[in-house]
This record gives sequence, structure tokens and C-alpha cells, in this order.
Amino acid sequence: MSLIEVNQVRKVFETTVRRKGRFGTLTSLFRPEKREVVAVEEISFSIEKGESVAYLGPNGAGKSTTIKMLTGILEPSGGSIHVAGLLPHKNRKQSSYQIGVVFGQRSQLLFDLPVKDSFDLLRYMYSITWERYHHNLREFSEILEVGHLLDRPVRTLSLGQRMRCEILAALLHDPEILFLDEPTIGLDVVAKERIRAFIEKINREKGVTLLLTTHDMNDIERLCHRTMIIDKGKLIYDGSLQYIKDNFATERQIRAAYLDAVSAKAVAEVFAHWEGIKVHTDELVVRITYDQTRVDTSELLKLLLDRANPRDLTMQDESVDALISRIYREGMDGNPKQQQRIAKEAIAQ
Ligand SMILES: Nc1ncnc2c1ncn2[C@@H]1O[C@H](COP(=O)(O)OP(=O)(O)OP(=O)(O)O)[C@@H](O)[C@H]1O
Repeated sequence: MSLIEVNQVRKVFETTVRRKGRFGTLTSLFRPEKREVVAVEEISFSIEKGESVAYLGPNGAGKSTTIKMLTGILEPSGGSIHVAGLLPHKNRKQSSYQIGVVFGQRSQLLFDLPVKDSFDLLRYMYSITWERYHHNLREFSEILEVGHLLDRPVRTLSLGQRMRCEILAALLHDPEILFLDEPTIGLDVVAKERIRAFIEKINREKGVTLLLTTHDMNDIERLCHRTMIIDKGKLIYDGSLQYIKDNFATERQIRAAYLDAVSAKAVAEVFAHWEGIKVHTDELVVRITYDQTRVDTSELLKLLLDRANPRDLTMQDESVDALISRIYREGMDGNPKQQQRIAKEAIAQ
């Protein structure tokens, strides 16, 4: 059995709809109208020990709901979940020993007390031996550089400092699995990088299995070898980010800079009416954006160089950010030519 096994899992929330108007409010009070929200719809996947997996999806796709079910906070409406051989919602206490959880937008630290007090409380809750506790605290606080923060009340910490303490708190009891829900949200570039480096280290050196949700593509590129995409409660992709890049990144941009505006204009005119090509000129710079599946790069370059010699020439493929946003908008059929291959790969992996 895999470390995490999710089989045909659904989660349906029942919400109450408020009717409009004065009478509506009264009627809602006595005869509430119920509506079902399907947050997760029959998803299945398994994760092996030591994997680091990104769980992506647009807002409201069902990521947090999935994590809450995996951690036992929510009970699935259907299907089955096994985490480290346990049913999380039925064996919440037992399974909490195997997992650590970091919610970027919520804290497990006691706000008015010194950081160390929350760690002491966790030691007690998880029955961590003093030896192990001191060892982990020393090791993690050194790498995360939080030693000087331990006596400070949590409410006085910056977001970056607090997140480092949150991650330490989640790992004190040596969990096998770490769930991270937006661990770098709101952090500056340096703080993000510090957290990424630490997460990468515990995955590589301690073999902690990672499942993380994020809207930051740098998190995934740096940390995850596997990407799952959920949309409207359904798993639409399970495979590598590289595969998506190789098969979906159809857009490419050539930026050519010229010594004079006349040359730039002349080059722009060549491509102005080409189908599948967008041209943008900014005085000395021409940006040509095109679909690689429809336009031959070498032909395009030949024409471009024939017209005028650029001072500088760069080529850039669609960024991962732009690519994933496109998949959120258009689904996995954004590139019809590849659609069948992608689906096959997603199923086979
Ligand atoms: N307790 C709840 N009661 C009713 N509906 C809920 C509840 N929790 C989540 N939902 C709904 O379930 C769907 C999935 O929500 P979820 O929070 O899992 O999305 P998400 O992918 O984590 O989004 P985000 O990126 O914005 O955090 C949404 O439509 C949300 O409104």
C-alpha cells in the first residue's frame, strides 16, 4: 500500500441559501433552503514515501478541502482515504503522529505567548521525548534561523519569521508526511527562498513526503517532481511539470532590438499580417509572439534576419505561470494536438 491512497473521494458541503427580502429572511429562518456544493468529485491518486507533490488548481478548485480530508479535519462524503495505513478522520489522533500540517493563512502557534511555549505544548501533545525534542529544536532552529525568536511572543513576529516557526512546529514530532497549504503566501523573495531551501532539505535528507498547494510556480519548480492539477473538484492532470511545459508551452516570444527605429519598423511590417503571429513594436525593440505549432521558428528567424541585422536577439518560451493560468482557463485541451497524448500520459503515470 502507498503512503497516501485516495480512492474515488468526494466531498459535498451542504449550505443554506438566504432568501432575499424581509419575508425571505423570515422564511429562511423557519424553512431554510439547502444547496449542495460539490468541492471534490471522485478523485483518486496515490503518493509514495519520499515523493514531493504539488497540488495545483485555481481558487475554489478543492485543494484545501482535499488537504483537510487527508489530515482528518473533514470526513469524505464518499470514497476512501488511507494515510500511512490509517483512515485520517476515524483515527485522527493516531494519524496526527504521522503528519505535520502548515496552513499559510492559519497558525498553530499561540499568539500571545512566546514561540517556545507553543513548541513545549506540542512536545507534550505528541509525547515527544525530551531528548528528541531538544535535538529537533536545536537542529531545525539552526537551519531555519529562528533561535533568537524563541522567547518572543508570536504576535510580534514578522510573517516570514512566523512561517519559519510554523514549519518548525509542524516537524517537531518527526512526521513522515508534511502537508503545506500555501507555505510561501505573502512572503518576500528572500523569505520564500529560505523556506523552500528548508523544505527541499527535509524532503531530500530526511525523506519527509511532501504535498503542497501553492499559487507560486517557483515553489513547484524548486520543490516538486510531480504535479497534480485539480479543477472544479476533478483531477485533470497528474504528471510532471516538465511534461506540461514540453507539450503545452506553445507560445514563444522573440525580442529583437535594433540600432534605429527604421529597421525595427521594417521588421515589424514583415510580420504584421501573418496568421498566428502578434507583433509589438516599441521604438527600437520588436517583440514577435507566435504559436510554435503553427509557425516554423527557423523560417521566421530567416525572414527576420534577412530584413535587418538586430543589435540583440533573445527568445523566450511561455512562462510556467502563464502556462498554468492558461490551463486553468482553458482546461487540459488548450493544445488540441497534444490532447490525446497528454491524457494518455496522465493516466499512465
Ligand atoms: N465549509 C464549507 N462549506 C461550504 N462550501 C465550502 C466549504 N469549504 C469549501 N467550500 C467550497 O468548496 C469549494 C472548494 O473549496 P476549497 O477551499 O477546497 O478550494 P481551494 O482550491 O483550496 O481554493 P483556494 O485556492 O481559494 O484556497 C469552493 O466552492 C468552496 O466555496
